[in-house]
Amino acid sequence: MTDNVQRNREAEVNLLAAARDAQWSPTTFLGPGSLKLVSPAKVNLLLAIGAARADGYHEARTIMHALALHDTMYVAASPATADEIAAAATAARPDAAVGGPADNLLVCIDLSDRTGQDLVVPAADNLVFKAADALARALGREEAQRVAVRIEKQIPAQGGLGGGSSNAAAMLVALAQLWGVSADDDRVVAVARSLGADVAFFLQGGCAQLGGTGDALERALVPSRQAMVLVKPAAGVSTAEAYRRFDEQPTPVQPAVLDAACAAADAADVPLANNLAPAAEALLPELAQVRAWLADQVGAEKVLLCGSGSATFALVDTFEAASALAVAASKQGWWARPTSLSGLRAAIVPSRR
Ligand SMILES: C[C@@](CO)(OP(=O)(O)O)[C@H](O)COP(=O)(O)OP(=O)(O)OC[C@H]1O[C@@H](n2ccc(N)nc2=O)[C@H](O)[C@@H]1O
Ligand SMILES: Nc1ncnc2c1ncn2[C@@H]1O[C@H](COP(=O)(O)OP(=O)(O)O)[C@@H](O)[C@H]1O
Repeated sequence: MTDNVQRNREAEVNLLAAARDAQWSPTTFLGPGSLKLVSPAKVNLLLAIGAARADGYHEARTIMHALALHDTMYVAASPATADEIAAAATAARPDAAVGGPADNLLVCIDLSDRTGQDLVVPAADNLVFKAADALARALGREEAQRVAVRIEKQIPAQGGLGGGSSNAAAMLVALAQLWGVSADDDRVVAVARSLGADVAFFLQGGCAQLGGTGDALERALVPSRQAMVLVKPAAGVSTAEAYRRFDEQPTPVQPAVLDAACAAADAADVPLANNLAPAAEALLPELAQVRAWLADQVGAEKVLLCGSGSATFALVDTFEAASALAVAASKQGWWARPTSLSGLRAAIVPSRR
């Protein structure tokens, strides 16, 4: 095949994908009765990493706050045959993975990235699949089923915004509903905690303080609605690498700041701090540039790295001010979005029918 023919074939495929994406609707592609879910991003108003434990994880005290920025997900379940599941397993499709206690669960994932990153995650690596597999095992569900999932991403990956963890929590909420268990069921919460430190937070949402490794809910705070701008350079930061770098020079959050944060009843009273930020800046020096640029902007005094990065947020007075800053940050070549703190959690959007 000549290069031109190859290029034309790829363009055809891309055009088909683009046309499909533009025309996508839950009823046409998933059938009637699919669940629609909101899957919000988070920021850490406080991130106080402590010592590394024997299992490699670190003690972490954190105050997380949900954002209005969110991914949208659709989930539908239907009966499957053992043959259909076995055929999907042997075909090794990148958009499908088989799990469950008796290899009985076929999960098909359609990921549409609207952040400009063109994120590609093989279904077997997607946290949404891992959530379905782990919950089916925890509940001992051996029924042959096909679960189709559509993820429309507005939250950039590797931003420290918890997008993957939030998607996993939304999947748990959807499956809890479809499989007839409460989303508060201890088994659902245990699965959430086993999937990643941030996942349990998204079941609760709003603003919450967490301890342990950052996975154990300690208390809820009154959420805020304050506007903010998010700014992220193209490169991401690996969470595991940021923790490794932190260990080279672990510096605790000042005790007075930690005490004030732990005493705050309202999100608005939490002093901002993140002792993982120096490690992330060492891994990606552009983060220091983003921080300095934001701190220089009028009205953006409170600036902090989101978790392990690579997004940074600045609190501002109004959504209009956040929008203006997002436009200015985009001109620097960075991804930027105006948004606000919110009381959202991973949840089913009630249907209007
Ligand atoms: C830093 C934080 C702040 O909220 O999140 P992000 O900024 O990545 O979203 C969290 O601590 C991340 O939580 P999460 O993203 O769920 O991390 P996990 O998947 O559980 O862990 C990824 C890797 O980070 C390291 N890790 C994570 C949490 C922790 N308390 N100690 C660690 O050492 C481990 O090396 C682990 O293998
Ligand atoms: N549903 C998902 N959405 C985004 N990323 C996912 C998902 N499932 C697995 N991942 C993987 O997790 C990585 C980190 O994603 P994300 O949770 O967005 O970042 P962060 O830990 O910085 O908050 C991605 O680069 C991707 O490889």
